[in-house]
Order: sequence, then C-alpha cells, then structure tokens
Amino acid sequence: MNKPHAVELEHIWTYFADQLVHQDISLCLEEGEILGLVGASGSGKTTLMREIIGLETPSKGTLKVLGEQVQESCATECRKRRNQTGVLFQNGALFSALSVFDNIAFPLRELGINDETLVKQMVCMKLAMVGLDSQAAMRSPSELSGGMVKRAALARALILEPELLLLDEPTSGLDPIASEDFVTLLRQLHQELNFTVVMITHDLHILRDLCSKVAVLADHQLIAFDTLEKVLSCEHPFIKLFFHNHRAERVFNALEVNHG
Ligand SMILES: Nc1ncnc2c1ncn2[C@@H]1O[C@H](COP(=O)(O)OP(=O)(O)OP(=O)(O)O)[C@@H](O)[C@H]1O
Repeated sequence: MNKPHAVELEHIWTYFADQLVHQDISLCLEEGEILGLVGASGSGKTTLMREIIGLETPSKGTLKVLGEQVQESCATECRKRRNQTGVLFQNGALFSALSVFDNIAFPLRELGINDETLVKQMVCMKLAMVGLDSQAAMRSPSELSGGMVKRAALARALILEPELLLLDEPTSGLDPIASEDFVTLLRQLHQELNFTVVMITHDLHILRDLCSKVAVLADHQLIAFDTLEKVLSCEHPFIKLFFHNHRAERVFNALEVNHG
C-alpha cells in the first residue's frame, strides 16, 4: 500500500503580475521521502518552497501539505501546520540578538510554553541531537562557525518535532568536511525521526547520497521528478548541463557503477 502524501501539488501555476514563474506543476511526495529541488537561478525554487510553507499563494492549482489543502485552511489549521513544519533558511536566519539557546527555545516560547525546566530539557535534547555543546548554546550566532550556525538553525527547525522539514541550500557556504558532517547528521536524524524533507540544493553529493527523489525546474515547468538515476537519463538541456558536466559525472559515476 502507498504511504500517505506529505506534499501534493496539483496543476500549480504562479504569476507575479504578468511574469510566469510556474506553469502547471504537479508532484506528490510520500511521507518520509527526501526531495532535492534543483533548478537554475530564478526558476522558482524558493517561490515553490514559500508556497509549501504558506508564505506565498499559487495563482492557480491545489496545494496539499500534510493532508490539508493549504489555500482553504483556517487560521487554526495554518498555525497547526506551521508547527508541524520546520524550516531551515539558507543563512540559518538565527536572531542575532539572541543566544543560540534562546534561538532554539524561540518556537517553544512563542507557543506559550513558559515552564523553563521543560524548555531547557527540550533545547538540551535538540542541542545534543545536532552535536552542539552547552558552551555553544550560550554564544551568540555571530560567534559560531558556518557549520555550527547550520546545526543551531537545524535544532530550532526541529524543536517542535515537525513532520515536514524544509531546507534551503543546507550546505551552502560550508567547506567540504563541514558539509559532509552536516549530510551525515541529516541522514541520522531522518533515520531516527522519519520526517519528510523538501530541500533546495545544488549539492551533488546530497542529491546522490540523501535524496530519494529529485525534482528539476526549468522553462517554468517541472521537467523531471523521479529518482536520481531516472532523472540522469532525461534528455532536457538543463539536465545535460547540470548533471552531465565533468564534476557531476565524477560524483554520479559511482552511482552508475553501484547500480550497474
Ligand atoms: N514576491 C515577489 N514578487 C515579484 N517577483 C518575485 C517575487 N518572488 C520571486 N519573484 C520572481 O520570481 C522568479 C523566481 O524567483 P525564485 O526566488 O523563486 O527563484 P529561485 O529558483 O529560488 O532563484 P535562486 O536560485 O536565485 O534563489 C524570479 O524572477 C523572481 O524575481
């Protein structure tokens, strides 16, 4: 039996004034899947993610997230869905005036959880999960390395134990080692918590090692949505450019060898 869908886009069209961004995009992501969203700059990846979060409304089409139709949700349903969705923005988007601890605690306090013992317990659990110690928790975001900022932002995104995690270029700005560590962390957390992930990424290693599905936006359309192996065999010029250059071939050769 198929798993329930975590994200369902049906015939999504998006215009900003008369500028077409998305033309008839449909896809279904099952619970527990990890989707890598790829596309050239300006192809509408961020807009699609903002639509899934509910920060932007498509011009046409139906968008269902965690079983609820986003456009028809009342305020209570919107709040509930927001609490079930964790977001990691590209630069971490931590509040610079708050310590790492208070950043991670922020969604709890916003929900009205003021029992400080409980808040401390929950924050410490998430800190441990992402591999940050209590010293890092007391620092301000500006005192952290790029990798630590991503971990702190991930802890904040996970604090309410979301069913859906949205990640915008989670490894951008990280050196290869910090990037690999972050991918390992994401994989471990996904195995433990089994959330669904939608992530904008151009990181070939993430697409190869982490994503169960890859979606490619080009020419305003979803030109491919499948496993990486199937996407690699598409003939579209953007796919050739992005997935079949020398660097990509080196990363994906291992995949082709592994899968015969
Ligand atoms: N709020 C907005 N109002 C008007 N135009 C917008 C708005 N948001 C995005 N756009 C336009 O929509 C198009 C898609 O933008 P979007 O940020 O979704 O692309 P992207 O694929 O995420 O790009 P990048 O990889 O550069 O971040 C762009 O032409 C952008 O200028």
